[in-house]
Amino acid sequence: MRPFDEDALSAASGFSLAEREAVYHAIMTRRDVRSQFRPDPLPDDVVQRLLTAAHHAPSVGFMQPWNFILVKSAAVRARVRDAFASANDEAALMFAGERQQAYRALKLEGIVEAPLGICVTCDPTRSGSVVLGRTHNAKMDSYSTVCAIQNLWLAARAEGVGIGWVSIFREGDLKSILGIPEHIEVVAWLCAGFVDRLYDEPELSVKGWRQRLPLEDLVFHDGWGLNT
Ligand SMILES: Cc1cc2c(cc1C)N(C[C@H](O)[C@H](O)[C@H](O)COP(=O)(O)O)c1[nH]c(=O)[nH]c(=O)c1N2
Repeated sequence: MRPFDEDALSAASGFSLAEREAVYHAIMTRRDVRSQFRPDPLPDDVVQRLLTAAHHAPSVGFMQPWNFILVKSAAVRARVRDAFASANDEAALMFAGERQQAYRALKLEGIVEAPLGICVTCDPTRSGSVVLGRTHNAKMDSYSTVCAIQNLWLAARAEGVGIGWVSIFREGDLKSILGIPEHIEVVAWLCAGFVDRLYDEPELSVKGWRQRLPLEDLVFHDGWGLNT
């Protein structure tokens, strides 16, 4: 088998060239969405497909530690937006001078504008206290939940649904608004709604906050710092 033979590659992967390109297209054009949400509600079948994609993520010891709290209520989303605003005031103060001005000019959430909020949580007790693969690193259940979020985010891209991850909260505020038990970890608040267009590049990059790093600076060979 020649290494880049198209037919052999398709046969080996089970993906046609068009299907392979579609995977990369979703990855490269996925964006974090803050302000371009359309107000029309997401159909239940679309939401179900996104959640099914999330639920097929890898998880440590096949723990599946996630839950998804679907928040359509405008009143609840308004309370969540207020919790964001309070935390965001604190966050802004942590940047100095012009950087603080620039921070305050960024729109960092679409909690009220997006018709659906999805709070994604992680239950560290989901499969008992000793978990295959988590014995030496307790964070593995959170990492698994993040894999579910990324699956959802990519599926959403293909469905024309924008997702915005908002993390500027005191966790206790979200827990109290949503009645989340103490032992459950809040991993993400996702704003979800249809979008007509997306930025070609990360919005933070377009707005001059921070640029994508060169990949070659981040790849080492056979040891830390060895990149030649
Ligand atoms: C864990 C985590 C947490 C957050 C984010 C992402 C992730 C992975 N991002 C989105 C983030 O800014 C964005 O992904 C990067 O700027 C890259 O842009 P694209 O996602 O490629 O559009 C994000 N964005 C935002 O406006 N408010 C936020 O609170 C957060 N929080």
